[in-house]
Amino acid sequence: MISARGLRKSFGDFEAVRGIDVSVRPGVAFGFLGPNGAGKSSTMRMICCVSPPSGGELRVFGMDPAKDGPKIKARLGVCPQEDTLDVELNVYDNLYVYGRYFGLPRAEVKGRIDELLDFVQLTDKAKAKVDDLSGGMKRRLTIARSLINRPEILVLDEPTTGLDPQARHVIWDRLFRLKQAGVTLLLTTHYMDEAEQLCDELVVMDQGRIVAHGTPLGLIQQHSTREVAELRFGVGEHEALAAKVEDLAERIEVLPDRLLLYSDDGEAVIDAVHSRDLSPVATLVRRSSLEDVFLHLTGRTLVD
Ligand SMILES: Nc1ncnc2c1ncn2[C@@H]1O[C@H](COP(=O)(O)OP(=O)(O)OP(=O)(O)O)[C@@H](O)[C@H]1O
Repeated sequence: MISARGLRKSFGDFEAVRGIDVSVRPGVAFGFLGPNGAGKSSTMRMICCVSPPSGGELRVFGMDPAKDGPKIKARLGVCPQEDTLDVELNVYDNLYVYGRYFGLPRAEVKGRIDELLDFVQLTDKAKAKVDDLSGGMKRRLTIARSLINRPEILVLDEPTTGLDPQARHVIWDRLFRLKQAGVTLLLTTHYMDEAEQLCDELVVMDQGRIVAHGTPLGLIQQHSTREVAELRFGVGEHEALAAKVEDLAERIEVLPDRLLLYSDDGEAVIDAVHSRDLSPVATLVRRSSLEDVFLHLTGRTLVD
């Protein structure tokens, strides 16, 4: 569906995307995970034919965005990061205008809108003003709008940023259904739980480069241990205490507010810490996550 080789994007002297290779197969949910400024949106904008590449090769549906932008766009759905709904129009009319813009006949667009409102659970809000919708409803309406032309690929830039946990789960559920219906999903996120929940395959991006590629579980297995023991000591003590516990784990990360000790048996690590008469303020054992993968690969956390 999408293939990029050595894809680059520069803004003046600044290289936002520094030669990435990506290949997206039909029907997968493919994620770009990375912190703000990693180059995810710049990559999406090239794929969506709104920003020309500065170098490398890009094909979408086998076509070149520089030559066949309109043909590609007709088969894509785009759900941008920023809210671009028309606040002058109600929910129904936002979809109607978009459907007509895509050239759908009047009779067809009405049926399609009913279908989409039902899909995003906004049928009872059809006449509501956009301003009266919650953040989650607005995002669902944007997703409905992006589906009006029955796209083969749906591109979602940070689909749940700024939403509360319940609203995020509703969106994940809808996206999961789209995936089941065979739509290829391409999404950017800086939420590791979102990447773990939704993506079959993902690339981890940092500073314009791809630093890892695989399935969520595969990346965790490859780049982390099974468990992580988190230790919190007093403010400012972590650096000094790291030297006293680092031999207890396969790997250690020192964060300003905690130590992360990587091993396959977190409880055993905590027991060993206590047996050394060190008294953490709090301890926690958890499974390794994509956040740990990112920290291992870049030395930084995904949190803004
Ligand atoms: N039009 C532009 N002009 C100059 N610099 C830009 C432009 N667009 C993006 N950048 C820069 O390119 C880098 C990558 O930005 P991009 O938006 O692609 O990152 P991102 O991973 O999507 O992050 P975010 O989640 O914040 O959107 C950033 O440093 C950004 O400031």
